[in-house]
Amino acid sequence: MCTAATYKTKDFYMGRTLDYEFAYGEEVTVMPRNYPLHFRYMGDMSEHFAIIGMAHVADNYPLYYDAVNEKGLGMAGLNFVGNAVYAEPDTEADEKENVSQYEFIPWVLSQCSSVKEVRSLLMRINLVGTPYSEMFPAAQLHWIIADENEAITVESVKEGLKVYDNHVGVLTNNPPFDIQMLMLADYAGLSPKQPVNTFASGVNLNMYSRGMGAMGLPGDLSSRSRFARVAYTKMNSRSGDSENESVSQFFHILGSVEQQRGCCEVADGKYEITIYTSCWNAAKGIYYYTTYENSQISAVDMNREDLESSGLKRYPLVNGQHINYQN
Ligand SMILES: C[C@H](CCC(=O)NCCS(=O)(=O)O)[C@H]1CC[C@H]2[C@@H]3CC[C@@H]4C[C@H](O)CC[C@]4(C)[C@H]3C[C@H](O)[C@]12C
Repeated sequence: MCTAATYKTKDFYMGRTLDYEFAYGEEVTVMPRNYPLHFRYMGDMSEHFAIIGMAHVADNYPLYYDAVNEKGLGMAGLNFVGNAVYAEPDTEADEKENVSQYEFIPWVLSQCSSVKEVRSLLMRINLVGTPYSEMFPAAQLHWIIADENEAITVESVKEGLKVYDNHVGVLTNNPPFDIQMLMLADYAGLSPKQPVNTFASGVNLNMYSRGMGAMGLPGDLSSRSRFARVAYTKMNSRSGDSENESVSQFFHILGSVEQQRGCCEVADGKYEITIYTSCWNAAKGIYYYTTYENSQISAVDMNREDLESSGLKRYPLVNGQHINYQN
């Protein structure tokens, strides 16, 4: 399972956890402005916005899981298995832009500078299920797309393409986003404040611990529970607005839904874990991440690259714990 979130302090931050039982071999990948982007149905784009994100690079093509562009627009793809239904390519109608699911992130981030622009791009899109290759069958995903002003969720389902305003700025997996938002009402009574006794008059309740205001917030790893937990954590989050304070707080927000090996068995002896957690500063183009085996935050700053060049710049993930011995 995966969880994505946005967070605003002085700057705008966004990121995700990638939870799975194996890694595809992903790298922080910078796509400079002149990298020749080839689209399956939409031809070539020789110039576009620069992008940084996490990708599996296949034949020099970046299959992005999550990314942000130089305009501060970011997006992340999360599993939506059983509900994602893509369209068939429609090559008759000129007004429709056929874009395959694996091209959705580069298609959007190469040309849009805001969610507002994405909304109008989405009016013309025909999101199709064409796989990248035989080795990479179409991933069943849904997406969160956000800039500093707003966030949306995009779901391609059997009724067609749905675009939801995402007022909490979070996304997990199933069920569909509108149901997740509906179920959030189950937790309307929760609060970071110590509860006042409204249980019944005449019952004297002793508030025996701190932190009882969120009693009832689900602690399990199901997608609906992670949705409620991360939404609660993010919406109540307070931090200083310096870069370090914001980034630290962001990792704590996603830390509320991290998956420890052993707690979510997906097949005999196979466990889903938080393979990596990412956080980007959308304004500065800095991509921070931690991995399951490396709690130290690593970062790649896209503005330290030559963004006018044409080749991908790839940074393999730094793995392995770096323990700071003090004696
Ligand atoms: C497995 C991940 C989702 C993890 C998740 O959400 N786990 C919840 C499990 S669950 O909710 O319980 O089911 C997803 C998220 C992004 C995906 C890549 C997107 C680019 C590319 C698209 C191509 O078409 C296929 C290959 C490709 C590399 C994709 C592989 C894989 O699919 C990735 C990594």
